[in-house]
Amino acid sequence: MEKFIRPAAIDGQITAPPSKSDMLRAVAAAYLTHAECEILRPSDCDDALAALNIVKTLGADVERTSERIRFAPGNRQPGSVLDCGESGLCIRMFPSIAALSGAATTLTGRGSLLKRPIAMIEQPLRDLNVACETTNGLPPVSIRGQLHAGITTIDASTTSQFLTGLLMALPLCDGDSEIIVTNLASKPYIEMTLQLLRAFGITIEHDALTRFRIPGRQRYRATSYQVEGDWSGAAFPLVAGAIAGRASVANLRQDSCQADKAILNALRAAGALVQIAEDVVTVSKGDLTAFEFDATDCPDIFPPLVALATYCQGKTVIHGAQRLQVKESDRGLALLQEFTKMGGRVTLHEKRIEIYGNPLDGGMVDSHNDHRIAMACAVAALGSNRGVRIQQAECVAKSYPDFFQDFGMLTSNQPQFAP
Ligand SMILES: O=C(O)C1=C[C@@H](OP(=O)(O)O)[C@@H](O)[C@H](O)C1
Ligand SMILES: C=C(OP(=O)(O)O)C(=O)O
Repeated sequence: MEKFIRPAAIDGQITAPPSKSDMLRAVAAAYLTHAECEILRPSDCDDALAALNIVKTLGADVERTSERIRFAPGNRQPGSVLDCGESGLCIRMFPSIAALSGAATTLTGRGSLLKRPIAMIEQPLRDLNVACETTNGLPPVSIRGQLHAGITTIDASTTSQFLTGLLMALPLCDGDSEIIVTNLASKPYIEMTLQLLRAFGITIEHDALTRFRIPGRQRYRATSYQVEGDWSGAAFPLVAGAIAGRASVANLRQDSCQADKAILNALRAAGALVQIAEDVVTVSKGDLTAFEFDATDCPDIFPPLVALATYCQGKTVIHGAQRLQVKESDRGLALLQEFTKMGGRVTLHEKRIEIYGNPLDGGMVDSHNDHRIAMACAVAALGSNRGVRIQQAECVAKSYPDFFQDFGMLTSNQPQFAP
């Protein structure tokens, strides 16, 4: 699918979609509860559908309406293959969870997922009694043997997602466990996991996210869990407000521990006007100037930050670019290539991206089948001269299926953008 985004001013309010990260954790927790529970305001993004299919295969009965999903214990479906689609979180979180049953299982996926590293799960799972084989460090991955309580060390410099899976599974083992974690990246995602576990009655102690003590023999408490609005998806319309007029996004919790709430700090640093009234955030255009920002712990907002920086006068520096190579695309390179096509000035360094504020002409770009690249290009297009045609735009469904409808609501009836 191709999408053409014309230059336009924006003014309007939309509602943030449900958080993909919160939803996937909630689906895993609902499965692990082994009792009736429900998820309210569920996401229907592609990664959420992959997670739901996985727990159905593992034995959950799932009944869905648009407002809620009910879970009840069911029977494990025949077959031992879990299809993770393109979800990094699914393929790194579910091996520990699937290993609770002891049944031999293969986890696989599609597209970009088959090129994303998974070797980091092998040794820790072996330490915990699970034989684990990846395909030269990539998916598919096969596991055999039941997860046992124990002690292990993980290097979490590539991803925090495997740690999330261990933290969810180990409380159900027969004894106490300890995980020593080195080089943890994306730290707030682990805070998010711990917050969700607390909501399901699970207790874990830790020393500043470096050593986790996990009491065994715990039980998930049946609960009715409401998925938070998504700060990661909301970052795009909020940046659009800063570039092209005004955008309000509702359903954003101010007490959220989502990593990408940090978009507010960047918007303020750039000089955008940010107003908050309960769960509604409004961002309006200001005199935008270059800023410096460390996105090591919130890698998913690199794409909207690059769109923002393009409209800031001077040189913006965003640190943490080493985290971008193993996402849905090689995101640093994809941002460099696609923003250059639109007339932007971006340079990519080993650990940072530099962006020089520069009017965009527009043109044709490719999403690299990466939802966040497609959404960043759509936002950047608002201030361009000619508009931007985005190829493979359907990939937004990975996290934000209604993105283009919401975007249309912000731009409808608005005049042509006048930079
Ligand atoms: O736990 C999560 O929900 C996520 C963690 C982050 O991944 P890494 O820990 O691999 O950085 C993030 O990029 C991803 O989109 C979602
Ligand atoms: C990297 C992402 O997700 P995941 O790693 O779960 O595929 C993302 O949503 O940007």
